Amino acid sequence: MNQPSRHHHAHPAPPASSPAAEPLWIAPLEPMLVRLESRRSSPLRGLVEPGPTPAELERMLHLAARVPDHGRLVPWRFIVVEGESRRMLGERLDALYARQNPELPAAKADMWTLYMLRAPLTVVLVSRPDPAAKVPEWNQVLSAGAAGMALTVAASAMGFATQWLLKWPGRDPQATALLGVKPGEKVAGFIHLGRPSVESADRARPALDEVVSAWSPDQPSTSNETP
Ligand SMILES: Cc1cc2nc3c(=O)[nH]c(=O)nc-3n(C[C@H](O)[C@H](O)[C@H](O)COP(=O)(O)O)c2cc1C
Repeated sequence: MNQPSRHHHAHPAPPASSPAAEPLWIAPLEPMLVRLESRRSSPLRGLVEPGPTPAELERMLHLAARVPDHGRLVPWRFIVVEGESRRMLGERLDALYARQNPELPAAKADMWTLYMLRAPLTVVLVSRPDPAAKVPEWNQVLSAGAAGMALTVAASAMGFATQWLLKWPGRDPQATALLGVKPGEKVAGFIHLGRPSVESADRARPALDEVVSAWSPDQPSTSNETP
């Protein structure tokens, strides 16, 4: 073997004599692609029972936890709200909301309880970047977003639908404290989960020519700085 020098930090070029590596054959999974092509959110009011069994939920959360994570910091966590906990959390949120909004009309007095009771189960996705880590905080926040998407995709693969929302209970510091969210943590979303009861219309998806470009060496730099 041609050992790279101990002091050489750049990737060494492969020895000229080494043959090109053969690709590992990974079979394409057409049903998975078809499911991904039709995946979309279901409106919260259309999410119904039955929610996931404990075994299904555990499998889903395992899949959600399989995301890129720079530095293996695990900069996210999940809070599951299901069953009677939905009502108990909703009532605490309503009480807080009433204190914050003394003029709240009576018709809205139980709005957060109704909100929490809509879906059979809600996963609160919490971003918890470590500001002292060498890994940039941005990378850590993106990993939390990836965990939310992985959960959404896992739910879809298992026949559930989700809707990812981030309303007052996930934004207000006093409300997130009721959830058990600690200082330095931030709610990335309430991922509401259940069976879809209606075939919801898909929304328009971005045309690829609006979001994809090929980098070329001729393109002008967008930087104002002169090198
Ligand atoms: C972080 C985050 C927060 C969101 N919060 C809201 C929200 O509060 N209200 C809302 O109507 N949609 C919200 N959305 C959008 C919904 O999830 C929407 O249903 C979704 O964009 C539909 O896309 P899909 O069909 O590809 O899943 C949010 C999306 C994300 C990623």
